[in-house]
Amino acid sequence: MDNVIAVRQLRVLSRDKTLVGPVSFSLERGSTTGLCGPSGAGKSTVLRALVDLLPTGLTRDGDLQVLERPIAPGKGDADLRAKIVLVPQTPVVFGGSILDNALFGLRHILRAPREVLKERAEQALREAGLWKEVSDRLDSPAQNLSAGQRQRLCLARALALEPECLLLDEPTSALDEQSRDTVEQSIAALRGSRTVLLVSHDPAQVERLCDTTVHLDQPATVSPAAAAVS
Ligand SMILES: Nc1ncnc2c1ncn2[C@@H]1O[C@H](COP(=O)(O)OP(=O)(O)OP(=O)(O)O)[C@@H](O)[C@H]1O
Repeated sequence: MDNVIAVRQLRVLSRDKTLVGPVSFSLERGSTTGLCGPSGAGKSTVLRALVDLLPTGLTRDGDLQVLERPIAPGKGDADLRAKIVLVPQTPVVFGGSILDNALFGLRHILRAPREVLKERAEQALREAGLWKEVSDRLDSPAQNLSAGQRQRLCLARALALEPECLLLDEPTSALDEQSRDTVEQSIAALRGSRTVLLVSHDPAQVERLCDTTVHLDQPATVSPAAAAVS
């Protein structure tokens, strides 16, 4: 089985108190997995634990393997940050142009050579379904984009890193139906080429986009479909 991420008995703790988990699941390469559960179950916290970006005061235990490499808590490096990329629920758009935003990770995390930047940005903006809308105004301020366009710009910024895995935290929760459909089309197009873990409160969306589902509640459990890929 070709797993990009494998998690065993992952828990997130605040001092000695278990806040989230334990949860176990695997993400098969190219699959889209839904991460579901009630508000407060710990979906966002699990995503943050996977990229070693827990808030101060929280720690994790259990096993995390990325591409069959064990990652100890606090040992995530730049390499890991480029392989597993978290796109937060609220799109963070930096000051500067659309192109600057699309290139941010390439410049500051991967330190990619200048000659490849434009090409990688275009490819990522196409993959995120935004290219047609912005190709004639790449130098315009990104702050002027609509909410749906911002969401796709953040997706493009993540995709520009050519990550193994994308962690998407409720990517359509703040969008109208039309923007939601556009973002969903972009996510659907990733199936097979990217591994995606998608937090969603919308069962219909999970049904539309996901191959399998991980359920988080108290205590965390995994659906039979998700267990099948573990
Ligand atoms: N920095 C923190 N310190 C202490 N507890 C925290 C911290 N961050 C989150 N929590 C707690 O961890 C639990 C999980 O929160 P989290 O935001 O991951 O849930 P969620 O499933 O994503 O919720 P929602 O669906 O509402 O976004 C909650 O009980 C929350 O209060």
